[in-house]
Parts: sequence; C-alpha cells; structure tokens
Amino acid sequence: MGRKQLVMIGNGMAGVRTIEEILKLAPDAFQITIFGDEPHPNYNRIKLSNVLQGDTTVNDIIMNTWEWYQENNIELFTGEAIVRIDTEAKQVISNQGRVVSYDDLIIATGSSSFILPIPGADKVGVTGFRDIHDCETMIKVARDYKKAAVIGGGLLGLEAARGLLNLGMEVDVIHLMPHLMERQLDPTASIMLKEELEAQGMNFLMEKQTAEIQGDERVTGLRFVDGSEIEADLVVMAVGIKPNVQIAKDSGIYVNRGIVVDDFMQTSVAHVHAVGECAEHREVIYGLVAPLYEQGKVLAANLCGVETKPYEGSIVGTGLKVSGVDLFSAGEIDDDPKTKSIKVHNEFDGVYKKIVIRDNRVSGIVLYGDTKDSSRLFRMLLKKEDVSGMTSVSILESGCCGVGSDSNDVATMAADEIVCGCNGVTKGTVVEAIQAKGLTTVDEVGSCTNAGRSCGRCKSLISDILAHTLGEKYDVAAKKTALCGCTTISRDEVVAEIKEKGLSTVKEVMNVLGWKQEEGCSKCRPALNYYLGMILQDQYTDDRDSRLVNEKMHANIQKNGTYSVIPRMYGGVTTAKDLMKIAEVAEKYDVPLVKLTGGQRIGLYGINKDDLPAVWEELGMPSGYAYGKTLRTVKTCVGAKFCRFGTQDSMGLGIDLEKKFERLDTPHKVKMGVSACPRNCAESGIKDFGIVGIDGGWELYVAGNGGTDLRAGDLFATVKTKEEVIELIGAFLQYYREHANYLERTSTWVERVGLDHVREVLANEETRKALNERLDKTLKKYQEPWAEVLENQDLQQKYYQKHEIPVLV
Ligand SMILES: Cc1cc2nc3c(=O)[nH]c(=O)nc-3n(C[C@H](O)[C@H](O)[C@H](O)COP(=O)(O)OP(=O)(O)OC[C@H]3O[C@@H](n4cnc5c(N)ncnc54)[C@H](O)[C@@H]3O)c2cc1C
Ligand SMILES: NC(=O)c1ccc[n+]([C@@H]2O[C@H](COP(=O)([O-])OP(=O)(O)OC[C@H]3O[C@@H](n4cnc5c(N)ncnc54)[C@H](O)[C@@H]3O)[C@@H](O)[C@H]2O)c1
Ligand code: SF4
Ligand code: FES
Repeated sequence: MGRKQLVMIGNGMAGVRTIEEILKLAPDAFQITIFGDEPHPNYNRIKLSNVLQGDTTVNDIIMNTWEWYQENNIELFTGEAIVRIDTEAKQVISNQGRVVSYDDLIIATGSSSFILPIPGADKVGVTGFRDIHDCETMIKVARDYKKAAVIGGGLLGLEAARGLLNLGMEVDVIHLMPHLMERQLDPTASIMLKEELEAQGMNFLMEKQTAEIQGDERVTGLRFVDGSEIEADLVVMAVGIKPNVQIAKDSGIYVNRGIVVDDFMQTSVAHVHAVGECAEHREVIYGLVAPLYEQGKVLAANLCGVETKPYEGSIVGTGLKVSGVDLFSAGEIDDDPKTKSIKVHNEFDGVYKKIVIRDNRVSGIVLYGDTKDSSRLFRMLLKKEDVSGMTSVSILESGCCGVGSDSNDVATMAADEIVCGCNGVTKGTVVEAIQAKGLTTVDEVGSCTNAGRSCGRCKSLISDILAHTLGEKYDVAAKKTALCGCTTISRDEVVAEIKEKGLSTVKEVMNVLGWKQEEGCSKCRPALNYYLGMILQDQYTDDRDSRLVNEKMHANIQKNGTYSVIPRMYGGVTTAKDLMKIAEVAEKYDVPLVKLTGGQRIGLYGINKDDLPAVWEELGMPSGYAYGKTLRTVKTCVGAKFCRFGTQDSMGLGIDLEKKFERLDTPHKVKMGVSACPRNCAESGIKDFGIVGIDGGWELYVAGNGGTDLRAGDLFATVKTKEEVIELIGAFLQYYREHANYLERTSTWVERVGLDHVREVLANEETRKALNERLDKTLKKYQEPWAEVLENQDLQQKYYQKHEIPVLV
C-alpha cells in the first residue's frame, strides 16, 4: 500500500512536534506536506523573548532546519497560507491557488496576538508580539525611537518590556488589573515582582484602561479612559491571544472559541484533526507548549494506529523569562473556604512561597525568589499525592539543605519528578538516556529526550543530573564540545582521526568513529564533508548528498520553494552581451524578480527547480556561488581607471582575487572588497578580506563582518604589490580553512584564536609558501558546477526533476 497523504496547516511548535512524533512511530506511513504562512522553517517561538532581550539570535532559535524537512521527505510550502478546506473533496487550497489532496489533515494554525479594538490600533508603531516579524519590528523601532508602551502586564507583556529596556527604550507597562500576572500570582508575589521590575527600570501604570492610541499615521501616545495621557513611539499589545480558527469555521468544522476536538484531537469532521493553540479541548485552549506537546503525542499515535491513552487535559506550570526574576506558578493560586494554604514570606531574602492544599492534596503553587522545590511540588500536584501525614516544613522544603539547584538536590529528586516541564520529561527518563546511550552533554540529552528544547529553563538542572549520573566523567566530557548529537567526539578529534586513520568518506568516518546515529544528521554530515575535502585536498570526491540544501542544488531555495540564479560577475564588472543574455532569460522564463544584489551582481529570483539547468545553459555564465560556504563576491570600486581619487587598480585586483579563489570550500562564506583609496566605496572595512589602496601600496584588513554580528576588520598588513596581497590572502585563507570550525566566520575565528597568533604564524615565509601550495592543490580539483550538471544526465534526473505531489493549480 502507498503512503497516505498527510497535510498540515501551520508550521509552528505544536504541529511540527506532532510530525516529529509521527516520524518516530511510523516514518514511512505518510507523504507529508506542510503549509506555513510565515517565511521560516519551524522556530522556537518561546525564545522570541530571548531574541528581543538580546540573549540569542533569530538564527539560533530555528528548531527544524530546511535540511530536516528534506531529510524527512516533507514537502514544505512557507510564506503560503491555506485559505480554504474542502472537506468533501478532502483538499486544501492555498492563497497561491495551490490545491493539495489529503487523506488526513492536521490544523495547527496556532493563534494571533489579540489587538484591542480601540481607535488608533492600526497606526504605524503598534504591534503584537507573536512572531519573528513582530520581534524585528520592535528591534527596528528601538533604533530610532525612545518611548515604548506595553499594554498588558501578563507573561508576554513583561517579557517584551524587559526586551525593550535592553534595547535602550524607556518602558511604560499599562495593566488593567491591580496586580501583575494576576492569573499566575497572588497579590503578595505580584507586589514582589513589581518591585523587582521597577528596580530594573520598568514604569507601571496599574488599573488603567486604554481608550485610544493617538497620532496621525504613526503613534505618538495613549489616552486612557480616566482622561490621562502618556507619550509613546511604540505600542506593544500583550493582552492575550486569539486562536486562528477562521478557515476551520468557514469549512464547516465545529468551532467554539477554538476548534473543538475530542480526547484524540479529532474535530467534528472525519479525517480532520486539530492540535495546539487553535484547538479547544474540554472547553480549554492552552497557551503553553507542555499541554500542546501532550496533545501532539496523542494525535501522532492516533494517526499511526498505535494504541494510546486519550488526552484528558493538563495542569500547567509557568515561569517568567526575565533575568533577575525567579518564579513558578501552577494550579489554583487563590484561597477559598475549602482550601488551606502554607505561606512563607521571607522579606529579608525576597522569598515567598505559597502552597494551596485542597482535600489534603496540593492544588496550587506560587513560588517567588526560590523555585528549587518547584519540580517536587509540581509532581505532588500532578500526582495528587496525599499530604495529610506531612508537616508544613516537609511539604515546603525537600529533604536536603542545599541552596539553589545542585547535585545534592538532584540526588534527592524522585525518578518520576519532572525535570523539563515544557516537554514532560522526568528525571528517570533523563538518567536512563544518559546511561543507555552514553550521553555526555545537555544538547545530547535534548536530542534524545526533548528535555531542554523549548524554554531552556531546565538546562541547568539537566546539567546537574549529568554531573550526578556521570560523576568525574562529566567534567572530562564537559571540556570538549561534541561535533553534534551523533557523536561525543569534538571537531579537533575528528580531524585528527581522519588524518591518523586515513579515512576518506563521510560514511567511513561515521562507521569507524562509532557514530550513534548511522546516517548522521544535518549538522555533522556537511561538516565531515568539509573536513575531508580540506584534509584530502585534490584526492577527495565531494559527497554532494552531505551538503547543505543550497549547496547541493547550486542555487538558493526561496521561501516559496523556487530558486534564485546568480551568475558570477567578476569584481562586479559586466558587459552589454552578458546583460542582454540575462534580460533574454528573464523574459523567456517570466522571472518574477530581477534584482541587483548587495555583492554587485544581478540575481534572477523565483525559478522553478526543473527550469534551473535550462536557465544555466541559456545564460552560459559560471555560477556566482551565492549559496555557498565559499568565496561569495569581491566587491570593487571603480578605482584609478576612472575615479579621480583612485590610487590603485581596484577592479583589476578584485577580478584577479575572484578568479583565483572562486569555488574554494571554506568553513563559512567569505566576502572580499577592494577600494582604491581610503574613501572605501567598496566597504572594505566590513569584509572577511578588505583591501584598501594607498599611495604606493595596499592595506589588508581581515575578519570584518557586515552581517548580524557587525565587526570592523583589523589591519593585518600593508604591502606594496598586488602579488603580495594575493599571496597573503591565500595563506590566511588556507590557515583559516585548516583551523576554523565548520560554520565559523573569519570574524568569530579571529576573535577566538587571536589576530596576533595568526600574524605570528603567517610571518614565516616558509609557512606561507606551504599553505599556498596546499591551497593551490585544492583549487585544482573544482569544476564549474552548473556546466557539470548540464553535462551529466544523472545529476539532472536526481536533483532537478519536477516534484510529484498532487498539485493542481
Ligand atoms: C514571545 C513568546 C514567548 C512565549 N514563551 C513561552 C514560554 O516560555 N513557555 C511556553 O510554554 N510557551 C510560551 N509561549 C507560547 C508558545 O510559543 C505557544 O504556545 C506555541 O508556539 C503554540 O504552538 P502552535 O503550533 O499551536 O502555534 P504557533 O507556534 O503559533 O504556530 C502556528 C503556525 O501556523 C501558521 N498559520 C496560521 N494560519 C495559517 C494558515 N491558514 N495557513 C498556513 N499557516 C498558518 C502561523 O503563521 C504559525 O506559524 C510564548 C509565545 C510567545 C509569542
Ligand atoms: N513565560 C511564559 O510561559 C510565556 C511568556 C510569554 C507568552 N506566553 C504565552 O503567550 C500567550 C500570550 O501572553 P499574554 O501575556 O498576552 O496573555 P495573558 O492572557 O496571559 O495576559 C494578558 C494580560 O493582559 C491584561 N490585560 C487584558 N486586557 C488589558 C487591557 N485592556 N489593558 C491592560 N492590560 C490588559 C490581563 O489582565 C492579563 O494579565 C499566553 O498564552 C501565554 O501563556 C507565555
Ligand atoms: S574608494 Fe576611492 S578610488 Fe574607489 S571609487 Fe571611492 S573615492 Fe574613488
Ligand atoms: S522546562 Fe522548558 S525546555 Fe525544559
């Protein structure tokens, strides 16, 4: 029997976790198609707070890379929304007119920020806080403006406010109720929280209801129902969420506040399921990942025909991701005549604990200032343990005396105590995984058990469990960073083993060095392919299937599944003939976008996969490697030939550099710039290699970066001739190739190893010569990749044939 067609609407946290569970249970049961209307692969939405607070970057919160979808044969359409479900014909229809049939459908559309329906809510400068786009909007506004107003003093509002403070804004938090986070905290804890956040610089306007957002096109302030006003350049609405249910409603699926599901996540229509924040189960819609992941597990088992317990609802535990604030809350927080609570308030240390007891069982927990007992208390709450035989002290404190989470606490933790609340992983599961699979790092525990993969709050506890379980071995293991979760071996050890044992293929490395996962993963395969190529030089046969997707295709995949084609224009110089060829191809293939790139070339965007070989053939130009971990571009200014300030031939040197080093595999992308005078029109100061012409010579700057981690290049040397520039760059490049980690830019590498060290090594003429010899040997092996595909039918068949999912446009 063929694979069933499984379609999912929504490419977010709950949906993709469900797919991961399905792939674990029955990897071959479904042909999976996912539509997501954001232009990104699945990312950790929870960590947007950390991105805003500057603790991490958007790149680092991607949970499932483009390669992951490819490796699991999932057809992914990003930036494309489903607008209709035809439940009769069992088809979904996208906003681009794509129609895809399904045997089973999962609706995982999540929710949107609730935007208060008040005058002015549509002004520029008003945003929710839900996705990468919102986050980027706030970061951008913070560059030009000063005053932010966050409406809503709940979890989201306070995390947003902390982020905006970090971005240098003055922040007013406007809250409707007398107490912050009134759903999670009782008044005492709430007051303590407010005092801490005020000390951090937030200003609170309590019991205020916003009547209007003022301004013309752009927001300038807020007016409240009581008539008072404040100034604001940015307004963030954090007043709750609204489940995305419209398409389900329009398609005749039963919707209350959310899409109503039974205990197996089945909607009112056969073969249509819902999971995540869009789903309403027993009249509850959850807004935290832990219950959503539980739902996903049940749905996955149900779809794979594996027996499963029904989903019966969840009790959730919450914390706040703001540094300097340690709090935990779960269950009921208010007293009533039938509850008795234990309260401890240590004002001196800023610690408050309240345990609500109903019918001799823990029914609610509020901890502020010290949360080390949260997992033990949460277990008691979840298991409905009878506490009638316990004293209030033994309920409040674990048997041990330590402060904070340390190995002693870990020793007293019961096996069924939850370590990771987001993913429902117990201490027993973590310990078993460490022992059975020889895990040594927190990341490996995450890959194996999911613990730590969401908000990350539990990572220090996982680290303590590793230390406790492995004893002395943990310290040894902790000193080195494994290449990825498939191995415990570090980058340097892998390189040494390849050399020592004479290993020559990716497969061989994984077999001989005992990879835990036979096929490797999208992190180690491209890295091993790179290290082998770097060590074996012209003796290595590239393993194309181990490359990252864009390199494998020799084209950059775009958010709608099409590709871009960017031919080489050495030094940014072109000819009328080449321009005509580009124009003809653009017209013939009805190319949706023709654009000048930042690297002084012309890009054709929106080319279908199966048209790539024909487009390359008709262009008859070499690949510009705009997708590769290799030399991208050499940007040049017009220089002495035309500019009256120019002292040197910048275009000539740029073209020579590009022709010499093109196609070379490097740990990460490499960019160069050549300016013919210090006015620096080619932006040489922010390139990996930036060259600036001066009277009688050239200055060479290295390790600059104009991307996310902006860094000005360091002056490395001043030389007289262009031959010296090329020799020095050759040696530097090869030394970087041989010593950097795969995916480490020159900027990060130089910061890590120190510029003086590199200078010292390259000062030796013999060393420079040897490095250049190895580089030249490697450069000899490369073929022009587009021409190679045109000459090879097998490559065309394998990588560039039409995809075959039922798409009826
Ligand atoms: C800033 C922030 C911090 C958070 N912190 C925490 C935390 O600390 N702990 C915690 O447990 N939870 C936290 N959450 C909540 C958590 O992120 C959500 O509960 C979780 O992401 C919900 O998963 P989901 O898959 O249901 O929805 P989502 O992750 O929102 O995914 C739904 C996806 O479906 C897409 N979509 C919608 N309609 C369509 C359509 N018609 N066609 C195609 N695609 C569509 C959406 O664009 C979206 O990408 C936080 C949320 C935010 C915004
Ligand atoms: N650390 C975490 O677990 C975390 C962090 C961020 C977001 N989230 C989740 O994201 C979702 C959205 O969070 P949220 O904080 O927006 O929702 P929420 O419903 O938890 O809180 C909204 C807050 O806004 C207040 N409010 C409502 N109307 C208002 C008004 N007109 N003016 C001022 N205040 C008003 C409410 O009193 C409430 O405290 C939730 O599901 C939440 O669980 C969780
Ligand atoms: S960098 Fe100097 S030489 Fe080059 S274009 Fe600018 S001004 Fe002219
Ligand atoms: S508690 Fe959130 S990832 Fe573990």
